[in-house]
Amino acid sequence: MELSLQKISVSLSGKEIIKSVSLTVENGTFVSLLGASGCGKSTLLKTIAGIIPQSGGSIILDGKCADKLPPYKRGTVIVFQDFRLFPHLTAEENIGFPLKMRGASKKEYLKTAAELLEKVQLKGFEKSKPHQMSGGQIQRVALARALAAGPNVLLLDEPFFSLDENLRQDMRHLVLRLQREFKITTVLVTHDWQEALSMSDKVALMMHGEVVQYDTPEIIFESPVSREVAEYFGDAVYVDGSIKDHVFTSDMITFRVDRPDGLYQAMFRPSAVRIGFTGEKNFQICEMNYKGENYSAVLAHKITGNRINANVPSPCRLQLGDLVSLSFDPDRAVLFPHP
Ligand SMILES: Nc1ncnc2c1ncn2[C@@H]1O[C@H](COP(=O)(O)OP(=O)(O)OP(=O)(O)O)[C@@H](O)[C@H]1O
Repeated sequence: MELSLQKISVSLSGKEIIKSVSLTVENGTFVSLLGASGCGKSTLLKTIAGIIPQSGGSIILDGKCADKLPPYKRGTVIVFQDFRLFPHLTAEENIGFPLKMRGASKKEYLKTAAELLEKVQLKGFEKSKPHQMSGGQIQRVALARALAAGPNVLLLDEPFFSLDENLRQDMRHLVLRLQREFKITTVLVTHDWQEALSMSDKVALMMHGEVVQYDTPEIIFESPVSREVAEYFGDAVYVDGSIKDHVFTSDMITFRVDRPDGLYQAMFRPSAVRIGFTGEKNFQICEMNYKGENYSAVLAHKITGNRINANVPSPCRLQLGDLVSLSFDPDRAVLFPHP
């Protein structure tokens, strides 16, 4: 089902928390609402579900206005960070609960619960109660219960937050596999940009209650609309310069570019910065942090002290204090007008 938000605003306790957010989640796609703590992600998710009323704008589900529909009539299901299973019910009873509420017989809902338990790799846990299961298993039951409800739109509120990294990775794979199998329109709230990039068809980056960019993972990472957006997606190096007659010139790099004349900053990701051993060795290695596949290095300019991050493939023969030259991949430059 397609979900469309049209100029949604939300005020809580007299304060505007969501400011005229518009975005469309196409049928069967996976979209992340990404942003720092307090930017309004959960509020927007709860507004889509109908738990929090909007103060302006419209929510359109499958082409029809859903503004007046109560939560249970929207076909949306929300999975919360704390999962909210019924503690006195077994896994199969928890999963079957939404079907029982709709009048399914015990035989019917237990059959569906058994099928879903298998899908979330929990066969054999039918009779377990939440206190007898691990955090990861509880999360799988919560996901199965959400799927049992047959949602048109699945809303996930930081569901991986409390898990350790390995489990988190397993759950991401499982959620994506099921989302694709059931072709459910899904909205994930997360503050983890790598999670958002790796899981989503599109990412909506939120800041201060607004969506500042809504694009595919590749575009939002490679072509951020502002420095603010770029900074959300990890380390970057900024080189001040100017463009004249289609040439960007700075004290570190010169390249041709199709932009109007003016003062600019060229942004490079650490992977676009190359360390060399020939030419002018103007940079000194002052930090090397081992990351497995590579080292994350910090280099300081000999004279200005300006610091630059770069990735160095592992294994490497560089040591702290070594002097090196730097070059930048001009094809990976992102230009922002100088602030
Ligand atoms: N009931 C409420 N009354 C007043 N302000 C609220 C209420 N609920 C949330 N807020 C405020 O709205 C803002 C957005 O909160 P929200 O929970 O949507 O943020 P978030 O981006 O999901 O953050 P987090 O990642 O920490 O969960 C915060 O500043 C919060 O303090």
